Amino acid sequence: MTNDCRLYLITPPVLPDNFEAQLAAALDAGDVAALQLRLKDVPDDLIARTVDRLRPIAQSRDVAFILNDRPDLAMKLGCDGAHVGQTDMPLKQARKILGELTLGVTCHNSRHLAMEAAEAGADYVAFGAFFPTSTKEPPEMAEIETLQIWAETMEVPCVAIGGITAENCAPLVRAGAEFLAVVGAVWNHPDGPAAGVQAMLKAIAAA
Ligand SMILES: Cc1ncc(COP(=O)(O)OP(=O)(O)O)c(N)n1
Ligand SMILES: Cc1nc(C(=O)O)sc1CCOP(=O)(O)O
Ligand SMILES: [Mg+2]
Repeated sequence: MTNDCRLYLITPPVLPDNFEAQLAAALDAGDVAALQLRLKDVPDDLIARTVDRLRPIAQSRDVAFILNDRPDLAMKLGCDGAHVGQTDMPLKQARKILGELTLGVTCHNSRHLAMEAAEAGADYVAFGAFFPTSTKEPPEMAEIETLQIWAETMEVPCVAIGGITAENCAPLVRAGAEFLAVVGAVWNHPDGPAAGVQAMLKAIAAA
């Protein structure tokens, strides 16, 4: 049986010099729904310059370009939306700034937070971390049941994140995740990012 789960790619914590080429290769390797630019603790002008470099690579391939943490800059810089966490900009403010653009919200392992996000107009909610990850110290681990109940009962799409790989993703797909968000599974793949995307897509299709 096929499923509707799609891949949501997030940039690595540090962008290598040849990142544009790596990104183009990854996005050309198969269906990617969205790319999130996630740069932590850097000045706004670096975010702006990086958006200008990467946004056309994604948008020219019909991949939504989402900016992490900063709805204000997402709006200003021509992004397709922004992702905010529980300690970032308040949801109502983010929704107001973004207008019709996409708003994604981190909800950890909480359907209550996800309900609040949905009520505030989130376009997707993200649960995680499902598996240990070296990309960041996740504040909380998430249970597949949280995602499954959400997917079965709510309309707002859900994203699964945190330590997801081609080897461990099947239960999340079967539980109804609309998107799998990954960093390491693609950018740290031993055969390169294109192989990482292909491996994830193969695993999603087989789930
Ligand atoms: C798709 C997606 N899900 C969750 C997060 C985490 O957001 P947040 O909790 O704000 O943590 P940081 O990523 O900002 O460190 C995300 N970025 N994307
Ligand atoms: C950015 C992020 N947020 C998480 C959360 O739990 O909210 S886990 C995470 C890191 C995702 O990277 P990887 O695919 O390499 O594990
Ligand atoms: Mg954040």
